[in-house]
Amino acid sequence: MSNGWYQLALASICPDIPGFVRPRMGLQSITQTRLKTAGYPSRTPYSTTLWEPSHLSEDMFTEWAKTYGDIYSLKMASGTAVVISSPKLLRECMDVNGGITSDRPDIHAAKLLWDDKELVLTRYGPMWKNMRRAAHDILSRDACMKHLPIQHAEAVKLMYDFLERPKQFYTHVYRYAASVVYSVVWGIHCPEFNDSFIQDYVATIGIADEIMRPGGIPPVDIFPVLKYIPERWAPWKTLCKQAHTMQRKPYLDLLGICIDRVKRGKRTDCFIEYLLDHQDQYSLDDELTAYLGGSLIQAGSYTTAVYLRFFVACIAAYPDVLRRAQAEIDGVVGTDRMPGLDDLENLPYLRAVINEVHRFRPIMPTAVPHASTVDVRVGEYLIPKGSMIFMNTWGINHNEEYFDNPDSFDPERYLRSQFGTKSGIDTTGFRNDFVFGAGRRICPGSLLASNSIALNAMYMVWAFDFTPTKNPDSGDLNPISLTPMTDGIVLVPQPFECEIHPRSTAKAELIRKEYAAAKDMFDIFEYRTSVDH
Ligand code: HEM
Repeated sequence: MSNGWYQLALASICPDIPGFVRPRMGLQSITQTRLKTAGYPSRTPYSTTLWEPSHLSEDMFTEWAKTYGDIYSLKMASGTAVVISSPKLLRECMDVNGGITSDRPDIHAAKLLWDDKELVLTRYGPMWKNMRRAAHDILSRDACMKHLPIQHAEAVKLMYDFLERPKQFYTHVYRYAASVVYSVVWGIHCPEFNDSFIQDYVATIGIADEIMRPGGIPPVDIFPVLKYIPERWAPWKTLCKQAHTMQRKPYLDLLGICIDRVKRGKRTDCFIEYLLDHQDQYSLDDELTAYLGGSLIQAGSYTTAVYLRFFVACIAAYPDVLRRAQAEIDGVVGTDRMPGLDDLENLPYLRAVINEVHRFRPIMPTAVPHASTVDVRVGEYLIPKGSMIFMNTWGINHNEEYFDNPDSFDPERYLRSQFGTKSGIDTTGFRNDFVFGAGRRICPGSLLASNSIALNAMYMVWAFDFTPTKNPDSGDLNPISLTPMTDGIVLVPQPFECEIHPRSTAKAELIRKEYAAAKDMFDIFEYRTSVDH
C-alpha cells in the first residue's frame, strides 16, 4: 500500500509544510460541535499548535479526541475530515451506514498515478464492486483454506532462513509476506528478498511515495485550479506521467507472464489464471485484471511483514511473555512435530499475544480514510456529504477508558476479557480486528493475513529463542525500542537487531526436514533467480 497517501491527506490540511503537518490558525480550524445535526455551528478555530513534526499523526488525532470527544471534524479549505475514536460510533458510521460511507476521498495524485484503478484507493462504484467481488473470491474463508499449504511452505522457509541467516530476519519476513501474495495471486514464488519481482514492487512504491509525499506535487486537492496549468509550466505533470508508466508496466508484465504460462499449459492454479478465464463474469478487462493483481501485492505484502516485525520486537523485548508462550506451545505440540493451524484453538495465551501486538502497535493506526457520498447521521451528529472519514484505531486501542494501562504490552488482558477491555465497560461495537478497518472497505485480505500471522507466530515461538543483542563492550543487553515510527500510512517498528537461536537441535532438524519437503510446493510456481531456494 502506498505510504505517501496518508501524508498527502494531511498535507492537504496544511499544504506548505513538507514532512509532517502542523495545524495553524487560518489554514485549519477544528470543531466538534459543528457536526451536530442541529446545523453546522460556527467554527471554533483551535489556535494552539498541537502538532510538532516529531509527533505521529495518530497521536495528534488521539490528543484531539481527548479534548473534542469521540467524533470531531477538521476543516480543510472547503472540505471536512471527520475523526471517529469510539467503537460504537464506528459501527454506526461504517457498518450500519456502509452504503454511504464507503467511498474514498478524491485524491488527484492517486488518479494520476493509478488512473483510479488501484483497488485500495479507487472510488466507490461499479468498478470497485467488480474488483472487490473478484478479490473476495480469492480471499474468502474457503479460498484461504486452499492457500494454507502455500503459507505453511513459505513459513517453513522463513524458519529455515532464520536458522541459516538470522541477522537478516527483517528482510526474511518481507520476502515471506510478498512471496505468499505473489504465489496465490500470480503463481510466482520469490525465493529471496533481492528477487527481481519483490524489488520491482519495492521500486514502484518508492516512486509513488516521491509523488504522494507532502510537497511532492503542488496541493491540487486544495487549489484545484492548479490542475489546469499547462504541462510546460508544471513539470510535476511530466513526472506523474512517467511515474504512471512505471507503476503500470510491472503489473502488465506480470499479466503477460501469466498469459504466456497459460498458453504453455503450465498453469499454477493461481488467482490471475482463474480471472483470465472469468473476466466477463467480473467485467474486468486485461488492464483491470493486471491492476487488481498489483493492488493485492501492494496491500498485502508490506502490511503482513510489518506486523511480523512488531511481533518479533515484542517477544524479544518481553522475555517473560515469550517464555510463557513457549511453555504453552510445548505442552500442546511437543517436540516431535511442527505446530499446525488446528493447534491455535488450544493456545489461548499465544492468541492473546497476537491480539495484544495488534492492539499495542496497530500497523494501520488510522486505517485508510473513507468518504461519505451523502450527508450521514451518526448518533446525534451529521457528517456532511463528501467528508473524509478517519477511523482512529490507535486512539481506541490506547484509550484508558477502555483498557487498563493501555500503553503497556500486556497480553494477559485478553485472557481476562474477550476484547482485552476493562471489566464493566460497554463493549458495543468492539472487535479484536480494528486494525483491518471497517464497513464495506474492510480489508478483504484479513483472513489470509491472520493465517500468516498465526502460522508464523506458532512456528517462531515453538522453534526459536529471540533475545536482544549484547553490547560487546559492556555486556549489557541493547534495549529494543517499541516506540513506533510512521512510514506513510503504516506504523512500523524502529529498525532493531535481535539474536535468534533454535531452541533445540531436534527442532532445527525438523525445520530442515520440513523445508526439504516444502520445495515441492515451490516447484509448482514460477520463480526467477540465481539463488537456490
Ligand atoms: C496485517 C496485515 C494487514 C493489515 C493490518 C491490513 C489492513 C488494511 C486496512 C486498515 C485497510 C483499509 C480498510 C478500510 O478502508 O476500512 C485495508 C484494505 C485493503 N487490504 Fe489489507 N491489511 C493487511 C493485509 C492484507 C492482505 C494480506 C491483503 C491481500 C492479499 C490485503 C488486501 C487489502 C485490499 C485489497 C484493501 C482495499 C479494500 C478496499 O478498499 O475495498 N490486505 N487493509
